Order: sequence, then C-alpha cells, then structure tokens
Amino acid sequence: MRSLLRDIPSVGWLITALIVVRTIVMALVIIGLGSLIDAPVLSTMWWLGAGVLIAAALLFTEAILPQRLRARTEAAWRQQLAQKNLSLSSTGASSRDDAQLITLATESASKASTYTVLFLGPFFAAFLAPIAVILVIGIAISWPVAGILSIGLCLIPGVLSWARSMLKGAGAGYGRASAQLAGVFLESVRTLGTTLVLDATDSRRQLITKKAEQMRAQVMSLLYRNQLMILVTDGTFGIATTAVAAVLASAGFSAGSLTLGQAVALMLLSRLVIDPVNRMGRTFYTGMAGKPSLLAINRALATRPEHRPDEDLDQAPLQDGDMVIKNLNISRDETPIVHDFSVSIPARSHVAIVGPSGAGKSSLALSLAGLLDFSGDIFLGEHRCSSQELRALVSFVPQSPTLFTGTIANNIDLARTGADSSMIHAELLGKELSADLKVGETGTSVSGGQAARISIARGLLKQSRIIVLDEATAQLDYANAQQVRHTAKSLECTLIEITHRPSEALDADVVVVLEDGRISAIDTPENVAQHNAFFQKAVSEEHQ
Ligand SMILES: Nc1ncnc2c1ncn2[C@@H]1O[C@H](COP(=O)(O)OP(=O)(O)OP(=O)(O)O)[C@@H](O)[C@H]1O
Repeated sequence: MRSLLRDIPSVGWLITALIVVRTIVMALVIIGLGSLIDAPVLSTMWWLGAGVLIAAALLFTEAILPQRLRARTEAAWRQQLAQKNLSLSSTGASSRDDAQLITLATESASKASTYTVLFLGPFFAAFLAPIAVILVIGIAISWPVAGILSIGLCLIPGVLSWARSMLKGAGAGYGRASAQLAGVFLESVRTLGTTLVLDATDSRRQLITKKAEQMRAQVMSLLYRNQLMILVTDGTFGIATTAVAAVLASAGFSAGSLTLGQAVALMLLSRLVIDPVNRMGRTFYTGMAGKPSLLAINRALATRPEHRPDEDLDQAPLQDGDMVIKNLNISRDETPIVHDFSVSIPARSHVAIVGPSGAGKSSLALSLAGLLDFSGDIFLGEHRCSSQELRALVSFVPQSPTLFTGTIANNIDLARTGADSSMIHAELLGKELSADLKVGETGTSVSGGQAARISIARGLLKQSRIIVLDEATAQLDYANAQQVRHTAKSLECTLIEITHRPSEALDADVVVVLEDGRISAIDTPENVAQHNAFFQKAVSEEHQ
C-alpha cells in the first residue's frame, strides 16, 4: 500500500476526490428520494433536482477529465524520456537498448499513466467512497445498520492486497515478454538487408513468432487472473453486501425501526457502497499492468547520463606534450588482449599502428581515447590521464561512420561548438558535400567514403591535441586518405592511426607493429619494412 501511495500523482488524488464527492452527492440524492417516498415535500423535490444535476455534472467530469489527465501525464513522461535519451550517448547502444527506450516512451508511458492516473485514483476512491456512504447511512438512516455494513468494508484491504499480489508476477512477465518482442522486432528491421542476403528470413520469422507467442501467453495469464478478480470483487462485495442490505432493510421495515423510504434508500445505497470496488475490480488488470512500466520509467529517468566528453573539455586542463604510455594492459570479457604496451609518442608526430587481424589494435585505440578500461599509465606531458580526461582530450574516429539526420554542418559540429569548420570542410569535403546538404535517414544518401570523410571532419573539428583514427580512412582512396593525414597534421596535433594498408603507414614518423597484443616492432617505416616479417608481407601483398 505504501508503494501505491508513493506512485499516485496529485492528479490521481484529484480523481479520487471527484469520485468520493460524486458518491456523496449520489448518496444524498438517494436519501432525498427515500424521504420523498415517505413524505412528498416540494422543497425536498427542489433539493433532489439540484442534487441530480450536480451528480450528473460530476459524472460527466469523471468521464472526461481522467483521460485528459492521463494523456498529459503520458506526454510529460515522453518528453522527459526523450530529453534523457538526448543526454545519453547514442554511440554503441545496442538494439536491445534502443528497443527498451522505444518501449518505454510508447507502451510503458501509456501503461504507467493508465496505472497512476486512471487506476490509482479510483483505487483509493474504492476505500474512501464506501466509508463516506456508510457515514451517510449512519447519519440519515441508522448507525447499527451502518455498523453491520461496515464489517464488509473491513474485507476490502485484504481482498485488494490479495489481488495485487496475484497480478504482480503476471504484470512483470508481460512487461518482459513485450520488451523482448520489441527488441527482436527492431533488430530484425535493422538487419533486414543482411537477413535477406543470408537467406535467413525463415529463422528470423520463427524467432519473432516464438516471442509473439510468449507475449500472447502472458496476456492470457493476465486476463485469466483479472477475470478471477472480477468474480471475487463482484461476489464478495456485490452479492454479499446487497444481500445483507436487503435483509437489514426488510427486517428494519417489518420491525418498524425503518420507514419504507429508508428501507428503499438502504437498498440503493448498498449498491453505491460496492460500486467503486466493482469498477476498480474491472480495471485491475489494465491498471496493475502499468506498475512494472512505472518502475522501468523511473529507473530510466534516474539513470545518470553517460559521460559527455565535451562537458569536460572546459574543466580538464588542456594537456600538451608527448604521450607516454607505460605498461598498458587491456582485457575484454576477462580475456587479456594487449600486454605491457609501452611507447612514447612525441607531440605532433604521426604514429601508425599495424598488425594482423585480432592483434588488439582497435582495443588499443579505444583505450587511448578513454573509451575502454585499461591498467597501466598514459601520460600527456607530465600529467597522468584518467579515462575521463582522455575522453575529453583525445578525438576518436571509428571505422564505421555514423551520420545523424540533419545538414552536413550539423553532423560535423554535433556538439554545436560553433568552431570555424571552413578549412576542414574545404579540404575534406569540398564542394560536392556542401555544409547545408541534408544527410541521414531523411536526407541525401552519401557513399561510404563520403560518410567516412564527414565522420573524420567531425573528429578533426573537435580540435584535440591527439587524434586517433581507427581505420577511419579504410574506405577512402589513396588521394583522399592522404588528404586526411595532411589536414590532420596541419592542425598540429598528434596523429595515431590504425591501418591495414602499409602504404599509409609509410607516411608515418613511427610504425608500431602489434602482434598477439604485444609490440613486435617499433621504428621508422623504412626500418620496420626491412626487419619485420609481418610488415614485409603486408607491403608485398599490397603491391600485388
Ligand atoms: N566488444 C568486444 N568484446 C569482447 N571481445 C572483443 C570485443 N571486440 C573485440 N574483442 C576481442 O578482442 C580481440 C582484439 O580485437 P581488436 O578488434 O582489438 O583487434 P584488431 O587488431 O583491431 O582486429 P581487426 O584488425 O580485425 O579490426 C579479438 O580477439 C576480439 O575477439
């Protein structure tokens, strides 16, 4: 019960108050009706007419207002979730994360608003409105009768908490099944091209069917439990309360302790006592299904935003000087990948890191950019950098470019720093990719190489002292790749380049060969080409 009190928003209490007031007005109308049966007085008729009008107006408000309040609450959550999503880095988010977010902003927001506004408001009214009616019965008819009827009321909390515990697991199970289905569906849409090429549509279809079936089973389980709930609430409160009231009314009328009007009023009021409980019982399934959704939304909104490098740029001291890496060790999934990597990279030099596939080059690049945990030390000048500082100080350009919907200018200056991008734009993108050209999902399609150049331009515009290109030029021809290096060097930064093409490494000041996570050679390109077997083989393969 305490958690429900925490969940209900102020608009939920408004609905509770509306139902309680409307129930009291209807109870007074019924009492008036009873006194008219006993003695038809004109003034009572006027009061009765006014009461009916007020009750009708309250019923009308009750039919319209909750849906509007629910829609407003849902929209507010959507907005908060959207803002939260914008503050979280989207890079590296898995399809599962995306699906979760979509489920949260759509289905969960809708269910949670139904739960907090449409369900919790009437839920608390189901306790308070019957108490109000019993009080009206006590004041206007008889306190002993009110006392007997109130015994049934004491059962309400027990029945409701039983119903809650019964639906709790089912609601969470449904939420899980629904999120899994959304995840698989989204992943299938994203990978449609690959799925078609691999002729794997049947297995994807089977997977979606399986997940949809699991969700259907969860829905059926919820419906079954809800029907049981309706049976219990209608049975316990409906039939029992009406029967007790009928016995009390006829016994009281026969004994002369109740007038005919009071006996009729008592019968009608017994319906009013059970009405909120019955109505709540019928919406229990939809209502409680929103509780896990609310928890998920609260969890998502409480998630701390991922670290944003640009926020630190102002705080981190702008480090310059050589990059000295000492005893760097990197593990992935508890498997050691890079071992005791130590190297000193002079400021404004160009270092190429080459090596066979799986040697650990990308892992190393990610760690140097502060994007992957490592042990060991990375110094910039005299300063030993944390991962957080590296993220702020190093610009990392991945192999797969990501384009966002918007103009090329927006894409290059994603953080809206307002930095002058004209030189970078002219050198890397030229006239073919003008600043105001729209790209991304709703814009012009660009080639892989053009997307790579946009991504590199974005990395260079960050104006970091160190730029790490992780095979970022792999999709470019030699001339364009050369231009990238030329532009990067003109920015007077240290350039660390992971590459598979020895011809690109030949431009570097120093070549580091990484094999099995260890340095097997480190020297000028000419010397490495003379002495390192891997590099020699790569050069000859490239020339073939
Ligand atoms: N996300 C990951 N989680 C766990 N292990 C990973 C992950 N990415 C890569 N690895 C493992 O780390 C090892 C090194 O991979 P890495 O991508 O760093 O090598 P690489 O030299 O860049 O290879 P390539 O040239 O093929 O890109 C591999 O054994 C790989 O299986």
